[in-house]
Amino acid sequence: MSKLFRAVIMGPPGSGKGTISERIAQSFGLQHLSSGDFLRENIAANTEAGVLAKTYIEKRLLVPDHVMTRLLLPRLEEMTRHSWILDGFPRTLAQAEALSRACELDVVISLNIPLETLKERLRHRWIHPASGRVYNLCFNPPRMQGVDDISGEPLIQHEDDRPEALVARLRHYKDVAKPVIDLYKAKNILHTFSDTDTDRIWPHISSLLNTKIRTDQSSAQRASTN
Ligand SMILES: Nc1nc2c(ncn2[C@@H]2O[C@H](COP(=O)(O)OP(=O)(O)O)[C@@H](O)[C@H]2O)c(=O)[nH]1
Ligand SMILES: Nc1ncnc2c1ncn2[C@@H]1O[C@H](COP(=O)(O)OP(=O)(O)O)[C@@H](O)[C@H]1O
Repeated sequence: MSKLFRAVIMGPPGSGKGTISERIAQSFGLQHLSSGDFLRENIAANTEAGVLAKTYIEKRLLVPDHVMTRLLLPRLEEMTRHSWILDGFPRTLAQAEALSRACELDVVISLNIPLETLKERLRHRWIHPASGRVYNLCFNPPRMQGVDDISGEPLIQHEDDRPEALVARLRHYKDVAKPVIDLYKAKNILHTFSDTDTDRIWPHISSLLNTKIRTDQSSAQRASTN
């Protein structure tokens, strides 16, 4: 049996975590787990944690660590037979430490995108709030302007995707993410990618994963034949 592969993708809002995770899921067969999507599912299903999380998300605050770990870790435990890429978790050092106790990561991808690029992308980001589907008027526009492709419902823009709010959000992201990045750097599993375009970053991520996943699988095979 091939070895399971565990990856995390980190980066500020608008850095392309969702977009790149989807490509990884399609190209490498990893399950894409997004903390934001998972929270939205819990909110829609009115679970206890969902109701609690909603109060924070509405105020544009991070959901407390104990709520996040109580939600996410059991979900990961259900995935013991799958390879996955985790997007949006961990966001804080406490979450990263809880994740380390639950499983061993193979790779952490960190996206380092210039501020001006993030501002520009988020200015053009439109979302379908019920599903979390994300569009960009330049990069992946909806088929009909202002309307979700699947449901036909209207798209909205987040107040905090406005350039003025973004600078504060990014500063907050950096403060909270720094110790997490340092932790993964110290573990030697951090890979940082810097560019303005997802399409230019993608070939590097793809070749990294090709190397890691192939190497791991062939050493697992060697171990099983010895
Ligand atoms: N113009 C442009 N937009 C991009 C690129 N990559 C992603 N996007 C868009 O930028 C926005 C943020 O990307 P997303 O994957 O949601 O980022 P996340 O917040 O890190 O998950 C979305 O509207 C994407 O469609 C890119 O290379 N160029
Ligand atoms: N790991 C996490 N820790 C705390 N809060 C989280 C986490 N992941 C998601 N959230 C909450 O859910 C919201 C939506 O998450 P997400 O879809 O990743 O959007 P964004 O990248 O724009 O913050 C966040 O703004 C935050 O309130």
